[in-house]
Amino acid sequence: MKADLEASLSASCSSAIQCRDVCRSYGKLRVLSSLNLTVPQGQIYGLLGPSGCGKTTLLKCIVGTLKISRGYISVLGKPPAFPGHEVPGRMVGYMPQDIALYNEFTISDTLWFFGRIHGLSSKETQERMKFLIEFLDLPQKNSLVRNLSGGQRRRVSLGAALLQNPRLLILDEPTVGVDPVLRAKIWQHLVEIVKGGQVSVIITTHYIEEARQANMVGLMRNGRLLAEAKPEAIMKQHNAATLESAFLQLCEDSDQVGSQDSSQGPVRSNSRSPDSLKDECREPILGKEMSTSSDIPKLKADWKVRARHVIPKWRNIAALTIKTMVRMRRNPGSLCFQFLLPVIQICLMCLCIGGDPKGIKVAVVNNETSSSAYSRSLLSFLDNTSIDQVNLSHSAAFEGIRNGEYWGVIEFGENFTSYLTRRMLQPRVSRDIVEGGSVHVWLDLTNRQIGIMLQKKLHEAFQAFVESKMGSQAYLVSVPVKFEEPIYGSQNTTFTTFVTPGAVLSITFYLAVGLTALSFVLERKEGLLDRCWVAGVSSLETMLAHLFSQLLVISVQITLLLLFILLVFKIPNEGSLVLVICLIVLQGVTGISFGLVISSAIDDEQSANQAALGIFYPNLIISGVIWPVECIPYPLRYLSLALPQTYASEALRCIMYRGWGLSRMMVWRGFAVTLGWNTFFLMLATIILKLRT
Ligand SMILES: Nc1ncnc2c1ncn2[C@@H]1O[C@H](COP(=O)(O)OP(=O)(O)OP(=O)(O)O)[C@@H](O)[C@H]1O
Repeated sequence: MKADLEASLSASCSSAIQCRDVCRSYGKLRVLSSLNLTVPQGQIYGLLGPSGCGKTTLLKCIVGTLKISRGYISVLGKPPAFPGHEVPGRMVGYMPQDIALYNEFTISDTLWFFGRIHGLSSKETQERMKFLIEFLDLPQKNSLVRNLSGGQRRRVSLGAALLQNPRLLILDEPTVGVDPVLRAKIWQHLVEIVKGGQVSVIITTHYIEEARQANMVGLMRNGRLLAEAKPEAIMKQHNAATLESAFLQLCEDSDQVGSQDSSQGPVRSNSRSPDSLKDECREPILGKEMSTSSDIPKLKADWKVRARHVIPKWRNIAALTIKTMVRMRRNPGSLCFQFLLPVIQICLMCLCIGGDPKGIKVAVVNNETSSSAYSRSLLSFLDNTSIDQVNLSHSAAFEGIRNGEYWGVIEFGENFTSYLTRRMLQPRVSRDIVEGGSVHVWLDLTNRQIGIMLQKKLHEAFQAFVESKMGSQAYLVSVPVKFEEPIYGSQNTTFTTFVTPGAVLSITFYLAVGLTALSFVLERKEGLLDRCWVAGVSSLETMLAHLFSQLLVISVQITLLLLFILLVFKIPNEGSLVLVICLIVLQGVTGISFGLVISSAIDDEQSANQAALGIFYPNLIISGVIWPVECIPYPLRYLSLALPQTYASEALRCIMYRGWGLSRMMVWRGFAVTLGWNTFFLMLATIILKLRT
């Protein structure tokens, strides 16, 4: 066993890539089955096989974007993603099958981006760019990727893989959609670069004949390698004039073996029994089985470790942040939308929520005829902007309210003035006089806000009327409850004042969730995240770069939000503006980290949108943003208090309206809960990303 291992290790040093007993499944579908492959150092290896046989999956396992189920892979002497190893990183140039380029980038932006990640100097990048544009026959370097043809994009993608002169080139169908002249040129270039013996290439292609220029070919079928040798040797062995006919023969031979097997059991590797798979994958050199061996404790400890470098590289973070900035600049419409949407939302909220209803129609039945009647005087104190009085007869008024034309009926008896005067002046009056001296009101209370407003306006009108009639004696008929100056807030506080802090936090949170989740899911779907990962960017660096660039967007959003709520809508702020800004920024960061959780767990944008939308309403409703938490029934209230925005909204209200600082529990609790959720979401996203890589 130890001898096997040593032999294998020394072989792995002289070969660029070694795969031993590699198995990989997608769910129940076994794609790679006990696959063995060796790419010699300094040679071109053509990996051939029909569509769906597992070539791309194998390349992804080699670069480390996919984990193998069992077996062992060594790339340039170490497993991919081994700590300190530059695969993924500068040593490998990877051209994935998908185009995997940023559409908003120009050709030059693309090469600068990868140049920064690989740590190339400006001079090096410029020199390489000049060479690649000429060699790959690319259009002007300022051409946008989204305006290029499919073939041109593919060539830019190849250029990005060749940029840093890597020691290992992994090219997944680089010649698809490329004209024969350029195809020949690319092969010629590959032959040139391996000549020195330092660079190795593994290339997949559908054009089997072009692989004759490779030093070595591997013919793959159903997740296994049927043959691996020099192209001439394979043709000679099968007495074939072309590589293609040799491959066909190999397939036929494999089918015959398969049909013989099928008389005894299933043929396809996909449908093999667990036992036969165990046989196939027996004695993996450093796979799961070996990890139990006590012979090689040190190696086990080394090779099993898959952790990538933990300390983030500022170079990569800067490259990714610049990338986001360039993409934003190229998408001014989207940038304006990001900046203006929160402002539009908060403006609509301040304008439409919490104000007094206007122009509410109320039927007035006044049975007094005199122009000096108290009823007329009292009605004159009713707020005309809110209440639209319509004088009607008793029957017409009630018919109108029943038909939904009026929100209320106000009726005065014919002796209202005299009865009210007696009621005001005499200490003891009969029930009839009290009844006749009262304003009778019937309301349509299907709309609570309008009902409450009518009641309030009637009370205010009556108070004003009493003061006008009784002057300094008015206190005699006032309600014996006196509301003094409020300790916090003002007498004129509207519902808008209550809602605004929570709304600001919610808007910041949800925009950050949506933008983060969408951008990551799309980047993953287009293969951009994988490509950056292979170039040496870690998940942590990707997250930090997104956080920094998103913080810039959030800063502009918050500045605009605060300008509008404080200066335009005159929402009061008695406390520290610094605390207000800090809390809103932290909520934005919570949104970003929650967006990261969604994007790390979900692969397509539709599901990501559904997840973000799915939590929007429940969270808004039970976070106490639009209605006080105190109204929520108890078991649900505990859930409400645990949510990211409940205590944060309360803290923001305390800062803005009570002028409180961090020494108050209600304020620091909001910050603590927000920070707690930030940490939790970031850890969760990191764990999910690690598990899914
Ligand atoms: N993410 C995935 N989830 C489930 N199945 C997948 C996934 N990716 C690939 N497969 C399946 O794995 C098999 C091998 O796919 P792979 O892309 O490796 O083939 P390929 O040889 O590269 O094909 P082609 O030459 O057409 O690109 C296919 O049956 C494919 O449907």
